[in-house]
Amino acid sequence: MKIFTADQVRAADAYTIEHTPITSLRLMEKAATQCTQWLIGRYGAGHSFHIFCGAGNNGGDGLATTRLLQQHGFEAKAYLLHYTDKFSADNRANQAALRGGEAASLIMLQPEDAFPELPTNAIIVDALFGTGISRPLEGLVAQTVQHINALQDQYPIIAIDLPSGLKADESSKDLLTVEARHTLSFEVYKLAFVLPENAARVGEVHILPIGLHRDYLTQTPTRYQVVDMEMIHRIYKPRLPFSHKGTYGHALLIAGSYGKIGAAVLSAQACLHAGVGLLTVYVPECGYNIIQSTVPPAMCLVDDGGQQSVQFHEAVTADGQGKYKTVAIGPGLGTSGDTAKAFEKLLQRYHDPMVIDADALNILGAERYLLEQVPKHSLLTPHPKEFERMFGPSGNDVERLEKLSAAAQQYSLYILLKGRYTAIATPEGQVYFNNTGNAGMATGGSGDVLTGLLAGILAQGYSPEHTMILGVWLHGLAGDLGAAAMSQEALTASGIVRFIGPAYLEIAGAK
Ligand SMILES: NC(=O)C1=CN([C@@H]2O[C@H](COP(=O)(O)OP(=O)(O)OC[C@H]3O[C@@H](n4cnc5c(N)ncnc54)[C@H](O)[C@@H]3O)[C@@H](O)[C@H]2O)[C@H](O)CC1
Ligand SMILES: [K+]
Repeated sequence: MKIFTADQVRAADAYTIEHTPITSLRLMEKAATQCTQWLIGRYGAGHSFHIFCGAGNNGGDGLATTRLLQQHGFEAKAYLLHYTDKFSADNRANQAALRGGEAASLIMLQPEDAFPELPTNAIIVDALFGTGISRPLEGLVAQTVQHINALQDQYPIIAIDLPSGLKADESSKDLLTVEARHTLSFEVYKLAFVLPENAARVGEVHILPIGLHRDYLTQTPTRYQVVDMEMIHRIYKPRLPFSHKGTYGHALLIAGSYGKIGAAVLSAQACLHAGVGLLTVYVPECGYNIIQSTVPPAMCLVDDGGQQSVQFHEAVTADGQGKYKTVAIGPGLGTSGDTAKAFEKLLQRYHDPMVIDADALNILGAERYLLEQVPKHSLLTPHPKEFERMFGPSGNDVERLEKLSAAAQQYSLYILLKGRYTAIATPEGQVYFNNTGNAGMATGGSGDVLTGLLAGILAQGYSPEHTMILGVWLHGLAGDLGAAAMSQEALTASGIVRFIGPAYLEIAGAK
């Protein structure tokens, strides 16, 4: 699903009005109808709705929603904030329509008025500002938003289109905004929804269709997209009936050190569950028995350098044309000087896209010049701390996203940045956001599982871009299925591995 900028949303609006027999007032009615249905479906009988409206079209949505809720027999009141007399035309039309209905359901709130008393069954709806926000909230609006936020533990707060005060395409880091439990937005995602700094502001996002013109939606190129099932279906390739293990590639996984062989085990298990044809795990001597007994389908190569591997570059032939379709390196590897030297030699020998994670990223962070030598189109999987070590700190999430995208373009790499919506930046400047996964996955070894999954998918012949999108999505879905079966708390990295299979089944089943 595409992420539109506020300008693109306005253009989609205008295009729809121009190319279909629909007026802007009618489009607002559709938006309000969708919000009304969502509110009734979610909260239903026994609740009263208190809708705080601004003077623009977001306020218009709120006024129309109030009227439609009343028409469905619900108690609903609109509080129109009187901070200006410049109401939009569609806002005025909806004020009139509401006045024509039940008396006392449209209340003008003046700057000197106290915040209204709300009954215990209240649902607060925020329709103050949407995409039209252009400056920080102040005066009556700021006071109202502060009041609303102070009530968030008592009443559900539902934002229409955007939590008021939040900018759709820029960082709102230090700004006052509504803190909603749910945000009901129209047709497409907005960048603000996927930024970690806005997690407490947007709550759960629900995208409601309002009939914006298909042509505009499909033909407008966007820099940002949210991965959805449709995209996953386009990427996923079912296995061929006449295939053999050679069809699905041979992966070399370089991982583990004394005390961290578990990272190699988890990665290896995930790689096998991803569907790789053959797997060789390269570990220091102390890992040999462990790998052979816990991951029997994998072969094992042993380094004789002691507690960390220091000769793994020799596992690939000097011209890099060896038997391995994919190399993944990093989980539990260690960062000793000799390990770092071996990594540098590996980069000199192996020129196909590889998967680089954990300690291998830390080596890159310490020896920045090595970034230039990483094979083009490799997959890097840092969490925010590792990212910062490599590319420096950022003032806010949008700045960090720019940094991520710039690095991916500069070094021709696929770099992801882990988070609730993991961002995947491509060498072409696109950024995909992943929408699967949950807080239960914030557990040791979860990243090692992702590395193995990516290696296993890449080895099967998927492109690096498709590997990133499919791998991160499967990882999150496996975590979601695991959490559903055993709770977020009890989910472990091994639990995520166990649910990779069911996650594949969901794609195959829905195809
Ligand atoms: N295609 C769609 O998605 C549709 C969206 N709809 C809704 O319309 C709003 C956008 O409406 P707009 O009138 O352009 O903007 P706002 O209501 O967000 O803001 C109104 C107005 O307020 C002024 N303003 C900006 N910042 C401040 C401030 N801090 N204090 C006071 N005033 C401020 C500025 O002049 C704005 O223009 C969208 O979000 C949807 O909710 C349609 O209803 C259906 C189609
Ligand atoms: K709003």
